[in-house]
Amino acid sequence: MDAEALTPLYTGAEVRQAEAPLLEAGEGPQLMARAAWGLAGEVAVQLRHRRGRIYGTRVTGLIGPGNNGGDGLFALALLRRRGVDARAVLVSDRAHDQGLAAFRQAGGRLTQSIDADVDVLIDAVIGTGTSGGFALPQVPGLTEALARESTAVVACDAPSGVDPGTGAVAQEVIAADLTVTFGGHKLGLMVGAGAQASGRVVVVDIGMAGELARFRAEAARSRSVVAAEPVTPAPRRQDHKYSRGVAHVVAGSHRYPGAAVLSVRAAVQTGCGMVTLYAPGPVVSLVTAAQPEIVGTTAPEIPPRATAVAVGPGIAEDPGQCAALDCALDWAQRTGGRLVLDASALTLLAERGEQLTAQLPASTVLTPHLGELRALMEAAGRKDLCEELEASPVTAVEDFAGYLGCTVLLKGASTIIAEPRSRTLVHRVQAPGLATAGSGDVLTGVLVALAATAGPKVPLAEIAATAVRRHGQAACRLDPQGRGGFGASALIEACNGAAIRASAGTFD
Ligand SMILES: NC(=O)C1=CN([C@@H]2O[C@H](COP(=O)(O)OP(=O)(O)OC[C@H]3O[C@@H](n4cnc5c(N)ncnc54)[C@H](OP(=O)(O)O)[C@@H]3O)[C@@H](O)[C@H]2O)[C@@H](O)CC1
Ligand SMILES: Nc1ncnc2c1ncn2[C@@H]1O[C@H](COP(=O)(O)OP(=O)(O)O)[C@@H](O)[C@H]1O
Repeated sequence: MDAEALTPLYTGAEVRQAEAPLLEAGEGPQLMARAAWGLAGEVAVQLRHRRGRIYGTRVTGLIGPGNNGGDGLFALALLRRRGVDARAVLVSDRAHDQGLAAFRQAGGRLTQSIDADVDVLIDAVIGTGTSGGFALPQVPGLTEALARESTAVVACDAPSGVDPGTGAVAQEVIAADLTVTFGGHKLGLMVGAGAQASGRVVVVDIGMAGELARFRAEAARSRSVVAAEPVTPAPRRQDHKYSRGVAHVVAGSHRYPGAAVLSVRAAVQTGCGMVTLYAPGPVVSLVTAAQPEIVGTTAPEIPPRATAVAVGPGIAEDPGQCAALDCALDWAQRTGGRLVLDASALTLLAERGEQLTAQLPASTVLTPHLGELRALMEAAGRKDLCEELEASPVTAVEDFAGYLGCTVLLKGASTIIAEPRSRTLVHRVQAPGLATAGSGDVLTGVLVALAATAGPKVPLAEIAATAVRRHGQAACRLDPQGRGGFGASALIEACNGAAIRASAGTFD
């Protein structure tokens, strides 16, 4: 596996714990200096991008009482030394002493309000020291600045109002265009409402990688951000079609024939030894016309050579397809083969109520969107987790995966993939055009092809993460401006050989 493929993910509390020994050793000022340097550098990039220069631009910082405010003040001092008109609004009656002294010494000005011509607003009110709940400080011009296109909002470490440990947001939040975060990726900036409020996220190394690595080695569960393609199963020289992997798809019905076309075509384009399809006769004919290399079957039993099976896209209430779900569950139970359950298969599972937990083999991955996940949690008798989904989406998905004993992949702008009791992977993408009918069917097709071809030792969560990343990258390639001008069919072509952009540390 590529060493950079999965980047560790921490809660704010974990970063604070990792920091503690460095602070005890008296290294706090150096850590803060590096944080401020990183923040000032990213603000300078914004200024150059927006104004074409740094000298003579205007940056105002909202400064809180703690070390987060200290980072902001030192960053403003650095910017002032580069000719920026740097101002600070102290939102509390306390401020970081040394930071304030450095800011003053550099020629920075304290102010009570935010002017209309400010180029960048730095939010350094609260970072990892948040104690929950947040109300916008009463600063004249703040609401206007937050709404103005010409003012970039840059959060220092975490947007104020976001819980860096969970992704939950307070009633009010300072939504950022860019968050410059220190030490490592923080979970709360990657998922849920916290991800929406964080904008693009850049991680600045402040010299605590060793402490974080030690901390991670001791953690019971590994949590990572998917930064690059985790697994790329490629055909070997000696492969033949059956050794390479056979993906079997159960999809499509009289009502939703297109779902079968999308998932099967995506599987074929992703690449595997063979794709087989179980569907009603007319659906098989339709799919064969679109993709002649597939092998159709009208018997619900899983073909003996299948190495991975996907059930669900568009199967609706078709009785044959429902029977195929049982065949697939039985097959995965007997063989340990990888099984992807999506869309209508999840609805059928939810109809089984609390029984559903007894029927899921460990080699299964469920791929619900938020609505489907809620329905599954309720059906399984875990309404408590529905409530947790908002407050702490990652732990809710992890707990549910542990409860079911199989992998759960929650789809959305941030995708959370949790394996029972071992690892969690998070993928965050700026591709709102993916919110289009059928794009989930495409994901299922990509995933089942990768599951069919990946070696037996590759964890299912990593295969799923690869599929999610390809899907997201395909959308970004098709639609770099995020205008949403594409449909799910176009996504299939773009998934094929999607360029893998190494983006360690940044999320557009
Ligand atoms: N440790 C280090 O050396 C390094 C730390 N670093 C930086 O420090 C940050 C952590 O600093 P921190 O621990 O001082 O906490 P911080 O985020 O500034 O906030 C605490 C203050 O905010 C307030 N407050 C809290 N909740 C609130 C709420 N809901 N609504 C309103 N106010 C609220 C609370 O004030 P109080 O209510 O007590 O008056 C408290 O005093 C971290 O994110 C990173 O940026 C880096 O420089 C690297 C080195
Ligand atoms: N706003 C968004 N930003 C990024 N990705 C999204 C967004 N909304 C949906 N997606 C992705 O698009 C896909 C939609 O899947 P799904 O809801 O099952 O659609 P369908 O059932 O129509 O195929 C998922 O992969 C999901 O992660």
